[in-house]
Amino acid sequence: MPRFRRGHLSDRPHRHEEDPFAKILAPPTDETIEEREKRLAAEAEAQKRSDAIDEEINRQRMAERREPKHIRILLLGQSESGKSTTLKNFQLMNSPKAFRNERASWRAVIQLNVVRSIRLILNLMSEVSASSGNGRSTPTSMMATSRPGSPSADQFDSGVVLGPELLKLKMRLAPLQQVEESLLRKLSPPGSTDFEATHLAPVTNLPYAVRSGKFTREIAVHSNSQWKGAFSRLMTSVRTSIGSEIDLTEDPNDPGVILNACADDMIKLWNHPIIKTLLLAHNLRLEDKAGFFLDSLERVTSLRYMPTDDDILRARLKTLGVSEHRFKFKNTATIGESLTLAEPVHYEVRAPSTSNPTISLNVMCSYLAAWAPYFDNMDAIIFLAPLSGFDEALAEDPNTNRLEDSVLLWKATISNPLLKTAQTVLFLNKMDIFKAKLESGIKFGDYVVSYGDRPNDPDTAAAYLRKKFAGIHKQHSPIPRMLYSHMTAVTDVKSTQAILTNVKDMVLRQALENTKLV
Ligand SMILES: Nc1nc2c(ncn2[C@@H]2O[C@H](COP(=O)(O)OP(=O)(O)OP(=O)(O)O)[C@@H](O)[C@H]2O)c(=O)[nH]1
Ligand SMILES: [Mg+2]
Repeated sequence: MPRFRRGHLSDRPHRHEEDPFAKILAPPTDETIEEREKRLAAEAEAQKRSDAIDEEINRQRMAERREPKHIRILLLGQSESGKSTTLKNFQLMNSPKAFRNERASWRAVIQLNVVRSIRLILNLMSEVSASSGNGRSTPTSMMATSRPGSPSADQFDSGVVLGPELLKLKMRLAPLQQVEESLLRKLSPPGSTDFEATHLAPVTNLPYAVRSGKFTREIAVHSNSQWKGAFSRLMTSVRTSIGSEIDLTEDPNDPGVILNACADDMIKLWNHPIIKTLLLAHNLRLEDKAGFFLDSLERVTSLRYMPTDDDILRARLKTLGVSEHRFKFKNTATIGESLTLAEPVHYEVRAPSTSNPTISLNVMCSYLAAWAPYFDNMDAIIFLAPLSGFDEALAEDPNTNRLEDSVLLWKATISNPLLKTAQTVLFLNKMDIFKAKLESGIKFGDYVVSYGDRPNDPDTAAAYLRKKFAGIHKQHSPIPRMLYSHMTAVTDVKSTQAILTNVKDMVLRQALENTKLV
């Protein structure tokens, strides 16, 4: 409430300097003592009312600050960086019941992952057969060595013998194509053209290998598609029969039945020494690939198989489109809060790469601009950079190194003005695979030339990369801001949940600080 100077106009030296309201508000010049007392009492009453209103406004402001805070986090990173897996961790932490109710849906995805891994081997065998004149060469040439310095795949293949046992296994596993088709039909929305059983990821993870590109597509679901709905009948029957011996295999056409019948052959194939040698010679570490379940074949192909939490986190299903997920957090001491995770998928926004990284980056930025509505008003970004990609090429572009692509995407994200106020959290992800690769003898410095001949140990190499990512953050952030970085393996529930809790608390604390500053 405005307060005005009061008094007789005649008391003031300069009329033009006077408050324009003063004349209106000034008490009458002939005011009696009684009238003056009445007026003062009315003024005191008005002041009391004004103070009460001010108090109420303050009270409301304080209440707003105590209200549940809604925070928004954006998950970013190249394809296969671990965005969906991070999201699954959030689901497991905050809606474990809903997460577990979806087990049956993930069963089909895992079956598909198994079929895909086996088909990679079968395809490789076909290539070997083709290059060695249908396997008629001599067995002595099976002395394969590994990795850089080893004979090239062609040299190796020219002498390989698959032998009758492997050829028979290959033939017996032919029905897997049918299994894949029927699983894809189950997973794909009606009318979708995204799913073709003949499309597999590249057969090799040899960087920049010149492969024929015939198996370049991966099975994907659009984030909007209700793929889990296809399993609702099964889920209902699973839920209602907890504790009873449910037979998931009444349907003889269930892909699970055929997979189960093929289990022994798949196990034999995967454990066959010639196959192991062949994979090694092709630098094909299937165990590092997404959706690897070949070491658990007996379990995941059993007729009553139901995925564990770990299995669900390891299952691979590519996401397309943007999805938003809302969680309410429990167990917070002073505040309840909720969080929205948006998960745009960069595979779609990435421009076709060019040999010139600057052009590629510019185009990428303009694609990112198209996604602005999803980027606006985010409290934080969790950016996932899978370090294990240092010796791999992108599935969609065999000429681009995965790690280099991550660095470019990081730079574009950090410099994006729409995201400049978002707190930045960096997950240097897939540390478990990164470690396994270096420990298996793959030389980090062979792929990241600037690393030179520093020690080839995972800690030193990861610390080097962390410093590089931090440098880009410092240099390209439109305004100075903190970077919170973590070395992660988001398939590991325990360590990931601890990190995510820290991240959530940090983002929330910062968001509250910002509210106080407003
Ligand atoms: N071993 C290991 N596997 C991981 C890790 N993070 C993710 N994965 C696996 O890598 C695969 C890809 O992860 P996703 O979470 O599907 O990747 P995404 O970023 O959502 O990929 P798009 O949907 O294609 O954009 C999945 O099979 C995960 O289980 C990790 O830290 N270690
Ligand atoms: Mg995904």
